Amino acid sequence: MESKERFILHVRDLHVEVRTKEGSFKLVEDINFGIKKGEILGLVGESGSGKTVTSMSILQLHDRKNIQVTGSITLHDRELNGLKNKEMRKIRGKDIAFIMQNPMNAFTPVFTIGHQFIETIQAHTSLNKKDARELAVDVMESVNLPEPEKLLKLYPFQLSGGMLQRVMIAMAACLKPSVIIADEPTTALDLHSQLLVLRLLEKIRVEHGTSILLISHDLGVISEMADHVIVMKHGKIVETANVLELFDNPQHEYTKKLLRTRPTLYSEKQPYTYTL
Ligand SMILES: Nc1ncnc2c1ncn2[C@@H]1O[C@H](COP(=O)(O)OP(=O)(O)OP(=O)(O)O)[C@@H](O)[C@H]1O
Repeated sequence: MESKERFILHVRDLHVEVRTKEGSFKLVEDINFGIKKGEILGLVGESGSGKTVTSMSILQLHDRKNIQVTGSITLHDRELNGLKNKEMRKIRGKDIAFIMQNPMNAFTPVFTIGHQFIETIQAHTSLNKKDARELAVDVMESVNLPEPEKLLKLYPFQLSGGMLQRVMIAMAACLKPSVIIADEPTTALDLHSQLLVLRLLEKIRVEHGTSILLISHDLGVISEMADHVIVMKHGKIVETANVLELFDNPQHEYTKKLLRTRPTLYSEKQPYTYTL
C-alpha cells in the first residue's frame, strides 16, 4: 500500500467498559475505523450511541480507574492505548487536537484569549513569548479572524460562541496537528457561525492535509463535510460507507431513519457552497 494511502489514525477492535458496583458494562464494542491523510470521517449516531466515548478513548481521557479501554488506537503507527499520561499530554494538542461542542469550556474565564493562545503554543514548541504571539496573530489572520491583535486582548466572555469556536480552531490549527477530533463543533452555534466554522475546518484540511474525525448527530453537517461516514447505535458501528453511498443507498434501518429525520444546511432558496 502507498504510504499516502495508509491510515493516519487507526482504531481496531476498540471496546470500552465501565466498572461499577453492579458489575462491568460495555459502553462501546467492536469499533474499527481508519482515517487517511486529509480525510474527513464523519461519526454519526443519536445521543448516547457512544460517539464521545470513542473520541475520549482516542484521546485517552477516560478515568483509568473505572473505565477499561481495550483494543488498538494508533497514530502514525504508534500505539496510543495505554500510553502514560505524560506521553499522551505531549500528543494531545500537538498531534491530535480536540475541538469540543462548547468552546467556552475550553477557555479559562480569568485569562485573556492571548494568554491562553500563547501558553498553548509555548507548551508544545520552543518559541519564546514574542514569537508565539506572532504565530498566533499570523494563524488568526490566515483563518480570517478579524483584528487578531485586538482579539488576543479580550477575555472569553467578550466573544460570541461562534467567534470563540473559530479562535479555538485557530489554536488547534497553529500546531499543525495530524488529526483534529471535532466533537459537535457546530451544535451550539447559530447557522451563520456554523457555516464559518465548517468552512474553517475544510480550509485546514485542504491547506495542511489534516485528517478530521467529525462527530455529529447532524447528518446535514456530515453530508456537507465528510468523505466517509460511520454510523453508531447503542455503542456499535451499524454502517460504514462513503458519504455518497450512505446518502444514496443507506443499508441499515437506523441509517435510513436518521436520513429521514435529518436537518439540512441548505436553505430552500440558496444552497450553501464553500468559498475557501
Ligand atoms: N464515564 C462514564 N461512565 C459511565 N457511563 C458513561 C460514561 N461516559 C459515557 N457513558 C455512557 O455511555 C453511553 C455513550 O455515551 P456518549 O457520551 O459516548 O454518547 P454520544 O453518542 O456522544 O451522545 P451525545 O450525542 O449525547 O453526546 C451513554 O449511555 C453514556 O451514558
